[in-house]
Amino acid sequence: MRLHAGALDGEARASFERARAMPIRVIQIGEGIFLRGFVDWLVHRLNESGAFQGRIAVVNPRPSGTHHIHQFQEQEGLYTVTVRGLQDGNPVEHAELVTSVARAFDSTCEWSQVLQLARDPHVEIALSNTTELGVRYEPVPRPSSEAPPATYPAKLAQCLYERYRALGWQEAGRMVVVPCELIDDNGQQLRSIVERHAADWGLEDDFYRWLRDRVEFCDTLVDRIVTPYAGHPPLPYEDALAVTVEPYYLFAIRGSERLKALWPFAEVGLNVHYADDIRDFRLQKLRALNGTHTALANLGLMAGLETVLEVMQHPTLSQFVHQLVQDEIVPATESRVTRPEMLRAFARDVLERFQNPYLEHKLRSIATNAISKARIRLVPTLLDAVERLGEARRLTAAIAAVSLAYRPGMRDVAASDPAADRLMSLWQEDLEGSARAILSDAELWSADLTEVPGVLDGWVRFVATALSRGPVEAIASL
Ligand SMILES: NC(=O)c1ccc[n+]([C@@H]2O[C@H](COP(=O)([O-])OP(=O)(O)OC[C@H]3O[C@@H](n4cnc5c(N)ncnc54)[C@H](O)[C@@H]3O)[C@@H](O)[C@H]2O)c1
Ligand SMILES: O=P(O)(O)OC[C@@H](O)[C@@H](O)[C@H](O)[C@H](O)CO
Repeated sequence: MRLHAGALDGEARASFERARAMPIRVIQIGEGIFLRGFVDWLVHRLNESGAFQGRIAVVNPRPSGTHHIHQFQEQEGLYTVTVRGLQDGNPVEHAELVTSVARAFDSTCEWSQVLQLARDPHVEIALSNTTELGVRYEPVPRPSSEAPPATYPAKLAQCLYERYRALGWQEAGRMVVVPCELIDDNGQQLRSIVERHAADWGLEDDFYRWLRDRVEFCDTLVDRIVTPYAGHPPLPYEDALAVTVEPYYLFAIRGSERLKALWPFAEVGLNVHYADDIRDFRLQKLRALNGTHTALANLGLMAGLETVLEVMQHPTLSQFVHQLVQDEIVPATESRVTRPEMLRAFARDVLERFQNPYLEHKLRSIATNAISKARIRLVPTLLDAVERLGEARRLTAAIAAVSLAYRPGMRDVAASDPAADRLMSLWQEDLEGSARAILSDAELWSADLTEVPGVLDGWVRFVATALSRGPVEAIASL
């Protein structure tokens, strides 16, 4: 039986009825698994505590999300979050029905309804997750009310202009924009792209002033591992939108007294931090969690493994991951953060989170865009590590593993990446030549890595061993 309101009873039914009475107060661009397992779940929890009393309208940013919108519509916005993992060493496993989503609109054919919501004074927050690629400027013609512009920032710009036209300078017109994309200063970047569209479309100066005065763009940092639901625990219904999450989560939001008042998460015990500066949260997460993921995903795939857990259960790879984090990433990053003790605790947590016995976190999905991720999530740490520690054998091996994944003939390891063809074309017959060509390519790494002491030699040694004796031997010989 498919999940729908009529199938609910007991507390689940009561939760749905309570939620049903709440107005839509959030427009969400993005229908992916992350928002379902993170902010939508947080808003559900906030509603349950009585602290927000508002629901979400979900909109797909791209035509490819239409099937999810239909699933939301079929399930009356309902879906399940299963929480699985260890908390204080004890196994946790439970399922929660999330009732925070009220409606779902297909942007390809219901755009005028989205614009109508943008004009609604009850709606106060615009939320998004469109991946790092979603927050980008691309010139688009001034849109009509019938069809949405192609990109997310242009969609948002049009929604905000509609709101300005409908509600103008009255208090009810205020809006808070909360992007969750994992990019630096996500809120400020989004604001500047929205303003650029306003200029391109010749919108009035007063709209620009309104945007500055009435619309707050928050910078955020999100952290929770969210995976597709894989059948545990069994659900008494079929749920096409179910997701599985780890118990851990962290949401850091810069500034915004207004959002803090609307969404008082911390007051009801949820791990959300409103802070003037969220750079430490971001740096430690990007380096200790995402950087380590990028390193272990490529090595794990080359060793024939499929999940993060399998890597953490492999004697050689697991030791590598622990040493990479504790002996290189943490010492390299300590001087970059204001609270090194928070970084150390976070890094310990990350190693535990990766050993979550109940999550099937696929290496293949983590390895997508490995080169672009290595550039941002590994290379800056490598530079800091060499400067601070004199050498960084494991970070060098991580860069070598990413390079190796894109060696011609490694098609089954290489994940899609905009720079894949470029890296593949740099491989040559001899290893030394390949190393020089690849490591000196600043377009790949944002730096000439042949100039970093020890990297060229370490790369050649690692790759030579991996090619002759396999990746596990190469790691063991570090
Ligand atoms: N799943 C996780 O554990 C997790 C945790 C934290 C952060 N994230 C971030 O979330 C992103 C992936 O999201 P997900 O896990 O929900 O995956 P998903 O594939 O379920 O959803 C991705 C969403 O982004 C949209 N999108 C993709 N490319 C786009 C583009 N170019 N323009 C506009 N929209 C675009 C899709 O339409 C979809 O709505 C990644 O960038 C990742 O850094 C994921
Ligand atoms: O989602 P990506 O592809 O940007 O990166 C893969 C993982 O590192 C990432 O999803 C983490 O699990 C997540 O960022 C944890 O909060």
